[in-house]
Amino acid sequence: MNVQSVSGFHSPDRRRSAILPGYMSGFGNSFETEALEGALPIGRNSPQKINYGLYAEQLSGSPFTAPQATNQRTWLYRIRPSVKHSGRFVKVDKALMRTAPAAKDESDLPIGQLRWDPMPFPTHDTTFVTGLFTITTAGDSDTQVGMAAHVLLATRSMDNAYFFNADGEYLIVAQENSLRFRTEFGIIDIEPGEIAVIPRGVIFKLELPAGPARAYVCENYGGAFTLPDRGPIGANCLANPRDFHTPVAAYEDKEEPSSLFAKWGGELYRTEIGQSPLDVVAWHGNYAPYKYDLRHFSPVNAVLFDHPDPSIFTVLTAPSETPGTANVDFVIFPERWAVAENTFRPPWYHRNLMSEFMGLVYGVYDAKPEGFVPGGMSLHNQMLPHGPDAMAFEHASNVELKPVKLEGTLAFMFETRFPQRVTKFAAESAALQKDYIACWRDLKKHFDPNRREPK
Ligand SMILES: O=C(O)Cc1cc(O)ccc1O
Ligand SMILES: [Fe+2]
Repeated sequence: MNVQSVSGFHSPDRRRSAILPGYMSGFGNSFETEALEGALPIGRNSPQKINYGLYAEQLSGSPFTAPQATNQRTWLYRIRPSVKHSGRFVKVDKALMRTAPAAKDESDLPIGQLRWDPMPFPTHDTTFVTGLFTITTAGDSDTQVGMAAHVLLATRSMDNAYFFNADGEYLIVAQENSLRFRTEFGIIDIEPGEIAVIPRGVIFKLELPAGPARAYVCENYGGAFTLPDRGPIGANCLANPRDFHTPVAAYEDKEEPSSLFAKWGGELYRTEIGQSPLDVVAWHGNYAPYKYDLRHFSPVNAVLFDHPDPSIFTVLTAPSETPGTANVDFVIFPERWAVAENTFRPPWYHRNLMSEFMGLVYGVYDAKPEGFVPGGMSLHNQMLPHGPDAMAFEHASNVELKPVKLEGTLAFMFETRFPQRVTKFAAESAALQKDYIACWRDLKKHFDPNRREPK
């Protein structure tokens, strides 16, 4: 069990100021930042010459013509344009990284509710590039729909090695140890309880300041993650825009032989370059990586009776063309009070059109007090029934309904409209629990046509 599972392991209150040095606050803002004074052209994007001899380059994260609300692009002012950080690509071994629909026929594991124990760290060196172990894929990356769920088991920092993904955006949920992403845009540090989002195309490398790190990774092939509409909830609570943080510009001026890896069309490629591609001295725009501390999420829930749909806990949503039908929703089950009266408080038994991949960052998940452990994963695929295990049902049906604080817990779900296909690696992993469905075996028949509950 991880140290992070200790209750109250980390409180965001320990920060002395709301202002986070090295980051800019806000979600989807048009940011501007420069590591050297005067590096950003004033009031224009492409002057004939740029201070410090920088090159201007646009990175488009949406079609040029996307509507205002979804139009994303950034102007980068860099030591060399990206074409100089590129050369002849060669295809390289993609290890256990898979892309939809590749996993579709990889395994003949029968359908069913699945759960994995935490996968052990590999005994060989792994980086972000070689340490992404794909568990499920959904949809089709070529048509820009669906997602993949990976577990990242990284044992070594990337050294003069860099990476970008053209297929999808990464949402990284730190689970064990901290992660440092050195990106073109600046440096993002996250620890368990925090997430980072790296949009597609952004070049970065992962360093491990505290040793081997485990993270859950959602690769989103669809429209970029954004904040969900709040409807009647109004302007506050859930994930508040001010709590998202985008790094200020930071650059490397490093002339050393380096490798740039690219994930493109489900394959992995490498090209050799003579310098660091993290050479952006200044940038402005609204297409940029960011991080978010999940402990700043302000949960809204039923305060009298019943258990609402888990969509109340949506942190970020990647929409599809169909309103309300997400390509992926990122939903969390954070620390909160349970107060509902005359209510079965854990998740209800259910079957869902959407498919649910879950992970546990720390603590205990109320529907599965045993067997779902920090670092583990579960998959409740499209229309496959699930809900509390027998122990959780008995407890929740009989316990006195006082207000209870679910403390020191953080679970999450990647919920997609597409069925999730299990990779051969995940299907054959020793971490796959052999008899997960046994957790429901002891659910008793309570039916009695003469039994009525007291009012
Ligand atoms: O299945 C799960 O554990 C996730 C979940 C939680 C919840 O409170 C309601 C529905 C749901 O799918
Ligand atoms: Fe569910």
